[in-house]
Amino acid sequence: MSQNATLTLGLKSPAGVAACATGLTKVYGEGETRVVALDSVTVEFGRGRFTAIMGPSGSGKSTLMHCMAGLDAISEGSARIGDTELSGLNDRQLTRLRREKIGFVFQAFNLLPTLDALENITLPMDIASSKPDQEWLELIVGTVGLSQRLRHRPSQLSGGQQQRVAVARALAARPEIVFADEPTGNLDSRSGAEVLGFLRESVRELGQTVVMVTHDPVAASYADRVVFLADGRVTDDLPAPTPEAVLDRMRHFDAKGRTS
Ligand SMILES: Nc1ncnc2c1ncn2[C@@H]1O[C@H](COP(=O)(O)OP(=O)(O)OP(=O)(O)O)[C@@H](O)[C@H]1O
Repeated sequence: MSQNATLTLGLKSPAGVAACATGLTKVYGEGETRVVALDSVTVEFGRGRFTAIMGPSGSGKSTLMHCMAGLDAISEGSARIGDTELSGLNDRQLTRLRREKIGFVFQAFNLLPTLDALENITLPMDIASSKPDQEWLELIVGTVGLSQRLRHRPSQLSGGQQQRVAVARALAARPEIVFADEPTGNLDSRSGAEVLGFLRESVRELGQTVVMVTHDPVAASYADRVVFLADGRVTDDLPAPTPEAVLDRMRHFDAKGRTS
């Protein structure tokens, strides 16, 4: 990207916290079916940073993401996106916050089959009757390498290309934060690497903030930092992760799990 584009679009990432949880607790059910999915989690997600969330199955990764994104009500504590406290918002305000401040990427690409790639990318903004910033949109489309595929429908695109459309859609409204839940879970390793590369680039080049849930140590190594959860608690925090370092931490937890 040229320095001019960077200056025009103000892409230098502002320092600070894009989202944070404080004493965040989430309890499902009651009585015998009571499950404490999150047990007083306190964590910050830095603005302009790429954070991976890892942990064993059932450790609370998706619940944390859903609570942080206002998709699930919290039981106790606080969840903030920027300066906005989620627990104080009603459904309409939450919908608006998600539309304006949060981008989502899921394992399933969730594209509409009758729309072409560009229409899928701009759909959330069309629904919100907001106009996409054309310059930003072109930058996103160029960054995810879709310029030649914009008039293709999902069925005419590979899985990796479809997920890139989903990444572009998540970034199109220039959200405060992007939450990605196992974004490479349905992709072969090469397509997965492409998608991770674009998420990485959206952070490094475009100053976006990404929080990604993953089981894959290689995927996690694209992040700036890995937060580990176990039994609904933050158990570790690894900066500048390599696949080996992530695997090592995972082995450590497995060993602890077996002995405790
Ligand atoms: N809607 C729900 N109702 C009841 N219990 C739930 C609900 N959603 C999640 N749980 C429970 O909360 C705990 C955390 O689940 P969560 O899906 O957040 O874990 P996870 O780390 O994302 O797991 P996975 O890696 O398998 O997706 C689990 O014990 C799960 O069974």
